[in-house]
Amino acid sequence: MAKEIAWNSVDAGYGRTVAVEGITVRLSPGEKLGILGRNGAGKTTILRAMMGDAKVHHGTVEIDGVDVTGMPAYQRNQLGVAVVPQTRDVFRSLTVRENLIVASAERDRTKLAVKLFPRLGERMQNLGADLSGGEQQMLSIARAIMTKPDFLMLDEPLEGLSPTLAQDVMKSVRKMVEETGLGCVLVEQHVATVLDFCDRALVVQRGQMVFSGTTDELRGRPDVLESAIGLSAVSSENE
Ligand SMILES: Nc1ncnc2c1ncn2[C@@H]1O[C@H](COP(=O)(O)OP(=O)(O)OP(=O)(O)O)[C@@H](O)[C@H]1O
Repeated sequence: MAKEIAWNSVDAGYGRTVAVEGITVRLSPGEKLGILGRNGAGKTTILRAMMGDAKVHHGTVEIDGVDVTGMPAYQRNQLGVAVVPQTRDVFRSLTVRENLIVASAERDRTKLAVKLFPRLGERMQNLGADLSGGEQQMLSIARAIMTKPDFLMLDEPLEGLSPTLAQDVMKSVRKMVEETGLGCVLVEQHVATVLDFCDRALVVQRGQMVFSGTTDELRGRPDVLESAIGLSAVSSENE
C-alpha cells in the first residue's frame, strides 16, 4: 500500500515548455487535497507530472518514498495511484458491466462500484455511449477505483454537469473516500466544492504555487481567492 505521494520542488511541462514551477506538496492516505486555479494555471500538469504524462524538468515525484520521476507511466499505475482524467475514461462500445470488469483487479470489486454509485447498478447492461454525462463521470471514477488504488486523482470531475448531478457525484466520491480510506487529489475550479470536501488546498496561478495550506486557512485568505481564482467565482458560488 502506498503510504504517501509527494511532489518535491517540481518544475514540469511539455517539451521545452515549463507549465508549473516549484510545486511542493505531500499527501498521506485518507487526506483530501484540492488544487485550485484558473483555466490554464497548471492544475492538470501537476497531476500529469505524478503520472509520468508531463515532463519533469526539475525536482522529483515520489510514491511511497520511491523516486518515480524517471519511471515509465504504465509502471506507476501499478504503484497504487490512479487518475480520472478530464476526458472521461469510458469505453463507449462496452456495457457498464464490461467497462467495470475490464478495469477490475478482482471480480467482486464491481460490487463496490454499484454500492458507491447505485445509478450504475441500474445501467449495468447499457453501453458507455448511451450514458448521460453524469453517469459517464460516475463510471469513469468507478473504473479508476477497480484497480484498488491508495490515491485517486480527479481532474475536474464536475465539469459540464448540472448542479444536481454534480452534487450526486460529490456525494458518491465522499462515500468512496470514507469507505475505502483513499487519499484524494481533486482538481477543481469551484472553490466551494474544494472548501467543503478537502482538508488542504493548493492554489496555482500562472504555473506558480501561490497558496498551500488547510482549507480553513484558505477561507481566511480572500486575497488569494480573489487574485488566483477570481472574485466572481467565489461570490457566484456563495449566492
Ligand atoms: N500537451 C500539451 N502540450 C503543450 N502545452 C500544454 C499541453 N497541455 C497543457 N499545456 C499548457 O500548459 C499550461 C497549463 O495547462 P494545464 O492543462 O495544466 O492547466 P489547467 O489549470 O489544468 O487548465 P484547465 O482548467 O483549463 O484544464 C497551459 O498554458 C497549457 O496551454
